Parts: sequence; C-alpha cells; structure tokens
Amino acid sequence: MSEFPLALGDCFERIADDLVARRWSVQEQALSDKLVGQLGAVCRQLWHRDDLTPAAVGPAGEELIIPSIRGDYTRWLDDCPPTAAGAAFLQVMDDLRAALNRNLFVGLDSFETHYALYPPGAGYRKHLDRFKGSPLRQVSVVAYLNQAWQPGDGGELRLHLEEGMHDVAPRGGTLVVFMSDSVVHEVLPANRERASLVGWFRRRPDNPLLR
Ligand SMILES: O=C(O)CCC(=O)C(=O)O
Ligand SMILES: [Fe+2]
Repeated sequence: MSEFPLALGDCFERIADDLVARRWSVQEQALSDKLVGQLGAVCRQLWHRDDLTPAAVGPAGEELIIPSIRGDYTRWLDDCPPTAAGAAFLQVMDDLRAALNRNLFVGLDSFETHYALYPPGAGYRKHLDRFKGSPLRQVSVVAYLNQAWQPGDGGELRLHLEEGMHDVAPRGGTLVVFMSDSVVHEVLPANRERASLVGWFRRRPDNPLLR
C-alpha cells in the first residue's frame, strides 16, 4: 500500500467515463491531503529558491516568453531532485494511464509533467494543449496543490465547452483531466500564489489510428 493513498478509490473509472461522455472530468479530493501538502511544499520551495523558469508559448524552436499571455513559472518533475511525493504522484498517474488505456482503448504510453507556479496576477490565456509543436499529447491532467483555497482567491481554470463555460477552483486535491486536442481552456489570475502539477499523457508516435 502506498504511503500516499488516493482519497477516492473509484476516481479513475469515473474519469474514464467522463472523458468518453464529454471529454473532460473534474474530481475533487482525488489526492490525499498529505500528498498535496508535500507536493505543494516542493513547488513553493522551488519557487522561493528561484528554481522555476518563466513558461514559454509557441511551438518548439519558436518559443516566446510573453507574460501577458502566459505568466506561470515551471520545472519538469524529471528535472527536480527526486522526492517520495513526486514518485507517488507518478505512480498515481501511471495507474490513471492504465485505467484510461483499459477504458478508452487509447494507447497512452508516456507521461510528462511539470510543477507550475502562478504568482499573484498571472494567468494563461485561452489555448489548446495540443498544437503543432506537441502533436502527441492526448490527455491533459492538472493536479492542484493549494490547500485552504478560498472563494474569492480567483485562479479558476475556465473550460470553454460547447455547452458553455465551466470554472474550476484550483483547490488542493482536485484533479482535472481533459482531451488535449479539443478542450479550450484558460487560467484566470489569482490573488495569491497558485501551485499545481500539470501533465500530459502521450501516445506512441507510430499509431496511425490516433492521428
Ligand atoms: O493550471 C491550470 O489550471 C491549467 C494550466 C494549463 O492550461 C497549461 O499549463 O497548459
Ligand atoms: Fe493548458
């Protein structure tokens, strides 16, 4: 049994069902307080030690840093000193990947993830996560690391859906999962530091069915 159990045991099946039915899923309290506390502490420590770098927009080779479009600071988990919490998060994501492959028949074979910190006032304008420079991204995941997030703190993830807009508060433990190629979304500015782990499940480059 992991040191960091998931709070909700059946959460992966519900995520898979939601993705089939409507391409997005929000699961509150999916990660335990302990795991959120430790991952959040790592993210904030990286931030306060100046170990996060301004995130760029645009395709590979043509990246630009434009804080009015995207104001977060990031670092790949793979590029951080290993921690038990980071390993536990990767294990949870691997279990989710297996559940999605079982239920959606999508050959997801790898996962990339970075810590992200939005300073107060920073956001990320409307975008899709799959674009020319990252054609292999299939499914996006955001795990929020903000304990005691209050209504009025801002920082919502706004999903732009056919049925209208849907805002998600970045409360610690909430997991948001959506199809990278079709769910347009944006991050609204917050009044306080907003920490998360953002990741993407990728497909094998050679699967013609998934193009
Ligand atoms: O932090 C979020 O709520 C979403 C972040 C995002 O859209 C991204 O990094 O691509
Ligand atoms: Fe995004």
